[in-house]
Amino acid sequence: MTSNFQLSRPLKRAQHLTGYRTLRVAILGQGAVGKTAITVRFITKRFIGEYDPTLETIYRHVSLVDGECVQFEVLDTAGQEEDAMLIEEKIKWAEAFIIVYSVTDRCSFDEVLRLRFLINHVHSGLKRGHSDAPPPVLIVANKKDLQYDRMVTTEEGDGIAQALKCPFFEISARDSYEEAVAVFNLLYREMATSGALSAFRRKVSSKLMDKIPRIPSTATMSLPTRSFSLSSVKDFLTD
Ligand SMILES: Nc1nc2c(ncn2[C@@H]2O[C@H](COP(=O)(O)OP(=O)(O)OP(=O)(O)O)[C@@H](O)[C@H]2O)c(=O)[nH]1
Repeated sequence: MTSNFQLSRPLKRAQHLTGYRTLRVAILGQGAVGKTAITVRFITKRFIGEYDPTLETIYRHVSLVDGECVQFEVLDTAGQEEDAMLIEEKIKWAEAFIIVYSVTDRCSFDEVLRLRFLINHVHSGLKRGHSDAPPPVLIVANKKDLQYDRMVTTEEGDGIAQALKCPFFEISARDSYEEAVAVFNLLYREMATSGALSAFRRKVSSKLMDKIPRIPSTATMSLPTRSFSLSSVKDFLTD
């Protein structure tokens, strides 16, 4: 944050009244469906056009949702997850989930069901304090801009989401920043309305999770093929 940078009134008030709530989100799905693109779109407003298989990262990003300052910790998982134990540990760490598939890739759509059941299975075994509210799970169909390559219809996506009782979004990380924001905002609202916000503040100590690099929201990040600046609060205020 620069020194001449003024906080807007609503943001000041929200910080004063509530401080930051932190929400740990895991974004899951097969390789190349757009998990990193959606996460980076949400945090920086920019779209990453090139593909570079993800090395897992936890992004921290502060955003204003319904007048409340929320710090999202977003675990961008690697699509080519090798080890079932590793994925389970990541699922234990998270309090809320986004399962992404690409409308151009039917295999990634078929994977949604497996991931949804895995989340259920792992979280049903966790102690969650005084509420048994299950963790919110959103299903996101990405790449809707690629109409000519489409293999999964909107109705199919909607159908599986209804069957699994999950909110559903069809988006294009390429075309829309607002759609990426809407996904994260709804996740937070689902968490708040389910009563899971207070119940879920489990402490997670895990050697595996400690090893995953964390990117603070105001850091400037430069990866071998991707380079972008993370300055989320400033981004929010310049809207
Ligand atoms: N046309 C289009 N391309 C997209 C969209 N979202 C992502 N992509 C592209 O799809 C490719 C894969 O995107 P990533 O965000 O790296 O996918 P990922 O799911 O993180 O992949 P892994 O790291 O392997 O798990 C990249 O070339 C992106 O530019 C979209 O909405 N539309």
